[in-house]
Amino acid sequence: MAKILIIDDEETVCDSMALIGRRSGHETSCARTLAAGLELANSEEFDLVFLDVRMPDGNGLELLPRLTQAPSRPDIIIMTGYGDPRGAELAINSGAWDYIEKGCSAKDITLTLVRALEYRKQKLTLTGARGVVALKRESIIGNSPSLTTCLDLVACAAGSEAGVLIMGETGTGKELFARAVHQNSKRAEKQFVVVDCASLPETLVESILFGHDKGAFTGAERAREGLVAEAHGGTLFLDEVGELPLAAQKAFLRVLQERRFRPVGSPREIESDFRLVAATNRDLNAMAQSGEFRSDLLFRLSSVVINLPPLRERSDDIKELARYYMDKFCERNGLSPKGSCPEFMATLMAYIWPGNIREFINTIERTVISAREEPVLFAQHLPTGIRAQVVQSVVGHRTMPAPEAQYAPVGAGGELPRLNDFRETVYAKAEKQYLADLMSVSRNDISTACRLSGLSQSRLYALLKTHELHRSQ
Ligand SMILES: Nc1ncnc2c1ncn2[C@@H]1O[C@H](COP(=O)(O)OP(=O)(O)OP(=O)(O)O)[C@@H](O)[C@H]1O
Repeated sequence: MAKILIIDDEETVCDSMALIGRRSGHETSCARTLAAGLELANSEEFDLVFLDVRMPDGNGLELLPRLTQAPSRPDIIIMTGYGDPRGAELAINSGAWDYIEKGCSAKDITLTLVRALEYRKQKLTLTGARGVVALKRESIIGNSPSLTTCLDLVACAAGSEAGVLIMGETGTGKELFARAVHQNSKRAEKQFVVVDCASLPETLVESILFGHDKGAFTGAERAREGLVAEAHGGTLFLDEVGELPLAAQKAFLRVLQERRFRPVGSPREIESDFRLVAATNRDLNAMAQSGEFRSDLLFRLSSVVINLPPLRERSDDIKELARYYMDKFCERNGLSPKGSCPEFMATLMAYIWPGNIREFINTIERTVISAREEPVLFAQHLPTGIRAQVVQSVVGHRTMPAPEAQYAPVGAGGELPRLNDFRETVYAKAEKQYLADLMSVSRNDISTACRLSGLSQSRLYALLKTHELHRSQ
């Protein structure tokens, strides 16, 4: 008997779904709001959750990542509005197991329920326990719901031989996750071989991947084993797989199907038993549609797909990441461990991190080194570019008049002011705006404002007075 939770604000839906669940021999509970649903999911061990999208206290899809992280890691079936293909697509992309349309027949609901429970049984048998197997995380830091969902997929993928495709922006940890799949698999004792598809010279792709015999081409003075053979028994990681030339894609597809290949210039075929993990920051589906990537290869690569979130979407992890890397770089540079002030963390959390964790790590390293023996890191220790962007984004969120309207040089009567007068007015307005924003960002705290702006206290007070700004403005 499974335990099923139904989250829907309509009493009739709850009752009929509960009836279907009970008729199939399961125990059911209902919650009429998202908050109540989450509370129940966190206090009891549910196997399956039927979740309505439109709820009085929010959108069900937004709750989905937190629900999947409830102690029993339930599988979720979304209930979408009738004939809403967009809702169905969103549901699946958000990590739901399946979706049903509201108002579909009891038979269809029962079928979805049976399939979901069968899948769950299989998953739990594979992992050997309720929820995730103890995962060797390597040095993967963070516990945000979106990162934990990715770790769950690593655990599932590691227990199978399926091809894994890891997608994500640059610096999100694709290689780190690929290594985690390998380290947690039964191939962990063997090689993890990295192929950087972006740097393969087109003329040498085949020989680098499949090796070559002595004399196979000019310059091939001795036979060389290719990367595919090197990965025998282990894992082959195709990094930046979207850059693999079409000819190499074709050759690779054959290797994947037959697990055999012929080194360049060799009469013999070689066998290699490897597990494939690939990564990309490109949209392979779009590339397959435009003919730039083979769809049959894409199909083989993507039995399990892990979508790594960009750092800006999991700012919950920033404190832990900062702590980890601050300690690491202090130790590496022979410095005592450092503390940090709240504005330091607030600035790290407000920045958008276009280079993701790689940029984050470099920033922490630079900051730790530049602070030398200072025991506490302040926002001012961070690179100016980062602080400026954070201040700008706060300012950008306000509704400001367009600059030309604000500083129009032509007066109402059509006359132009003298350039120096105009410049002074614009300068004074800009300075006043900056100071107002500075005080807002630093929450009227003078020492924070001084650190952010680089102004001395006396200069800041003088400027605030000149512009008749008070600390509360
Ligand atoms: N969750 C994480 N916790 C700690 N460190 C991480 C995490 N994710 C990534 N890193 C670190 O960030 C750096 C970049 O990670 P990685 O090289 O795996 O990213 P990538 O997505 O493969 O980048 P690219 O697309 O540029 O190849 C590495 O030093 C890695 O150890």
